[in-house]
Amino acid sequence: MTAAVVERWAGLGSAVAPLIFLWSVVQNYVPPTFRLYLTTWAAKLAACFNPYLEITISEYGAERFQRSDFFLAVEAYLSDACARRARKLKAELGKDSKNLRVSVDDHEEVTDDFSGITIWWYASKRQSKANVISLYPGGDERRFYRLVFHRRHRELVVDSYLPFVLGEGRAVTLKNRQRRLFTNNASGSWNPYQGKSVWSHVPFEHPATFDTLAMHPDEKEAVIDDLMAFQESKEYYAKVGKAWKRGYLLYGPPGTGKSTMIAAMANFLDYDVYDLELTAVKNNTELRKLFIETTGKSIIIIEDIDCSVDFTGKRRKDKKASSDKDSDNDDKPKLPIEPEKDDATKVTLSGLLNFIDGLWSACGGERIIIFTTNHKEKLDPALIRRGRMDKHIEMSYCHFEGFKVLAKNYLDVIEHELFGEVQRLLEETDMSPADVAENLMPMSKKKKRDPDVCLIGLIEAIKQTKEEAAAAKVKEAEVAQAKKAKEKEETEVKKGKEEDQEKDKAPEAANGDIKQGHK
Ligand SMILES: Nc1ncnc2c1ncn2[C@@H]1O[C@H](COP(=O)(O)OP(=O)(O)OP(=O)(O)O)[C@@H](O)[C@H]1O
Ligand SMILES: [Mg+2]
Repeated sequence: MTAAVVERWAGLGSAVAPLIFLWSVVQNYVPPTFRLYLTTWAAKLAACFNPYLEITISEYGAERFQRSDFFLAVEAYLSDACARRARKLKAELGKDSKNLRVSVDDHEEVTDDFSGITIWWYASKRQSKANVISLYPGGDERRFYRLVFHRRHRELVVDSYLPFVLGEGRAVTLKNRQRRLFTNNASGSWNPYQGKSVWSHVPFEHPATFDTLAMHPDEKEAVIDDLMAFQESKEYYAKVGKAWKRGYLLYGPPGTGKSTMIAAMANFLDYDVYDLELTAVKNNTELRKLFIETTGKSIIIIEDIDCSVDFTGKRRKDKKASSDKDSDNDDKPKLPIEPEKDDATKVTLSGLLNFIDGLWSACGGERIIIFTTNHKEKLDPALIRRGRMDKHIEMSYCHFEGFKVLAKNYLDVIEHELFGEVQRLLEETDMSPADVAENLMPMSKKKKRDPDVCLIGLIEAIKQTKEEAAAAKVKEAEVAQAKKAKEKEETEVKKGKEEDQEKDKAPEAANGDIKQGHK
């Protein structure tokens, strides 16, 4: 035993020997029923002499299939704060097989100091005595941590030390965790008893950051400010009575960096990402269940919200008469506004609105919800009104500021004589950052990231895009003109026909007059 244990028991002195003697007498000579009675009283008697108290934190608490949050926090805290003082440590690979986790080994004791008092921690496990098949993930072994402290520190330990350990442990877990990218499973496969959750995940490893994102510096700064303010506003949200969540709408043409921006946000905030595939969700109940199963400190994204084509398409086929007309009209909101007869099998717009800011949306807190779209104008205004989608961010075609970020990232170039021409061309041409980036990254051994070659290639590509756009514009104008001419021709033909009909009617009317005259 360690010196700490000797120190702890030193206070008991000679009281221990008679107790041991008494215990052996009880074991050997007293009948079992009476022994139980005596044991209870002996424990009470011992407690009078023993000035030390114990608190046990078990691995599995009331939530039988989930490891207790407190246990995990203690484990993290001890590994971080005290493990180095232990003589027996154990090292394991984390779940992602990258991080090495060093923690206190079983049956080992470590000490901790807090506000001038000493606390002894003891890690151990006990075997379940029951002769039953265990449903616990760890078989019938139950691990636990036990802390021992002098009873005069009871209040300090319970009111201050344990909350401190919980807070520190959670912070350490958060710092060391591998962030995850989740996607929703088809509801047919949900089965918590077989470990099939509503979400499945992979490690989130997207390298995008705000530094690598091509965007106007002021706009980028505004987004970063907004995110920081959100992260630090837990109390403020509580004070004004709002759920601690924020909605962003990212809109713009393809390849302008909407998905990249989400990855940069997740990396900046250190959040998990839940990528919600709406077409795999059968109804509003499933949608709610998915939301409940997300954790705090996460970004929930629905990409291309205007393109939930499959299931809206199906819906429109169901709604025969009116849908035939509507199906060609892409400007209509895609999600149904009114519940329908077979609503139990559909996600409706109201279900989605509830998902974003219904009562359920407040559980957990610290969530960001992001929609992306190429066509903001196609979305139902109710879906994107401020308060639901608090901030609308336009991701635009590449401008010179954005290009400079890409040139720095891809070519390590901050200044170049060709920049002037690139700037002039970009001001006159709509080219997405994705296309610009593609030209700055020629995957050929010969050109191997030579800035001159890349920039010349880029200038050619912008010129070509410009010419194509101009040609498309000319063609568009020609089509419009032809349409106009055709309309004019049709109007003239119609007018001619009407005049002819008028002429045909005139003699008849004249004849009528004559006839009348004869009368
Ligand atoms: N603003 C940007 N900054 C840096 N890289 C960008 C930017 N925009 C696009 N890219 C590059 O182009 C690729 C495609 O971008 P991304 O997927 O983010 O576009 P998107 O706007 O989400 O397109 P879509 O509307 O088709 O989903 C990215 O992998 C990234 O390398
Ligand atoms: Mg995208």
